[in-house]
Amino acid sequence: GSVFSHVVRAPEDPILGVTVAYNKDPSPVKLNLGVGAYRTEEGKPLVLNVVKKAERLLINDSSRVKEYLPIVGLADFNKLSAKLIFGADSPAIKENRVTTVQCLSGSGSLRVAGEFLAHHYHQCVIYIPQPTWGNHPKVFTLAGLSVKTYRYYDPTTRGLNFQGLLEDLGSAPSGAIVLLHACAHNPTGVDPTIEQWEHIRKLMRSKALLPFFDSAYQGFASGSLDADAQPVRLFVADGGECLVAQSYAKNLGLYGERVGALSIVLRSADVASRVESQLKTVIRPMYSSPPIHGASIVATILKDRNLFQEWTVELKAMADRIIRMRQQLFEALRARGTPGDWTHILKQIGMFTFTGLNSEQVAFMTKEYHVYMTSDGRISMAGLNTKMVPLLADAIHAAVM
Ligand SMILES: Cc1ncc(COP(=O)(O)O)c(CN[C@](O)(C(=O)O)[C@@H](O)C(=O)O)c1O
Repeated sequence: GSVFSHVVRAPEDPILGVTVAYNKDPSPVKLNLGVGAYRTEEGKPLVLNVVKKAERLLINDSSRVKEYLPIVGLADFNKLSAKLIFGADSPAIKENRVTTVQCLSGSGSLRVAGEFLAHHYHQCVIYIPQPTWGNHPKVFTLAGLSVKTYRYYDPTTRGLNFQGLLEDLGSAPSGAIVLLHACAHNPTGVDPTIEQWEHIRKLMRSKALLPFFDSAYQGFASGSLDADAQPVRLFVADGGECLVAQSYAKNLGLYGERVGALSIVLRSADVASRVESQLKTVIRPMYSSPPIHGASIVATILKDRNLFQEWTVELKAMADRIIRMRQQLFEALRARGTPGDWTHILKQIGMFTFTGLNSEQVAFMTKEYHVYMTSDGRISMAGLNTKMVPLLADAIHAAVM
């Protein structure tokens, strides 16, 4: 028999497994609100026009080759990614205090950072929000960090548990790493206000807590790339150090191209260059060097003023469609007289609504209405469209009655 006959079947991923179940459902009417992937009003995936234009430019560039990228990735892409999140006029960039390495989308950036921190940082404990993206604890545990949580969401107000957050960060050991969602918190859709961010920044700097931003939705929270980068820029402006993981999966629709970047802001150019050399020793034995195509698309768009401008218009259109879905769902529930206060659907931002539905209600909605969503009650508003709003509203109404 096989030497692997002892291998047991692993459970499906709580988020990606929803799509597996959805695909298996033979029902002619079904709705996938699981994975955070944008769908159009027709319920179809979207390849941005600006991405198609960039790919045409690349295809027609006869000088293009398929050589290995350096371990740190495409240099243009790295520089442009840093400017996108820190701002074109960032002093940290001007002073060469930022090191950026291209990684395999957001997940890869988080993992490379975790491995680097486990080997080179003195306080190997990372505080992640409660709740957070389901993959966070797994990525950091496997990287060798010990994972703790800080209070973030208040189920009674369906808003931020700001006092709990301050207490938990206030009692964290000095120097601990703190994971922060840069904008559009997943799964709650609840973000601190900029004033609350300033309060968090002061507290963290007073305890030398190391900020580690996860930026997977820049531009999706407000529709503005710059507005959504403000929390990150607030921390960088004080001259302190931080890490930022960037993903282009959502805001450029490059999901399957696996395009992302890890930036670390240091106090000096000398340290930044030594940190980069150690990031290379993490990456080389992990996947050696990153894929060229997606990063070339991003670099082509970010370096061209017209393509960049066109991207901001398409990005705003995606963000606006999601906001319209929030309004339509809220109206549909109100029209049905569905019990409960559903204003959080309007207040939460980014791709997701944290409905407050429990796992039994979710299971009921899937079984009776073929509505697919994660068992924590999160729905991806990006997966909804006008035609399907009544089905979802009927399902929620029946689930709470
Ligand atoms: C906060 C956060 N950070 C990082 C990532 C990684 O994204 P990528 O590696 O593709 O750049 C996601 C994606 N999370 C999902 O949108 C989601 O929560 O549905 C989905 O893509 C996923 O993989 O789960 C995320 O929500």
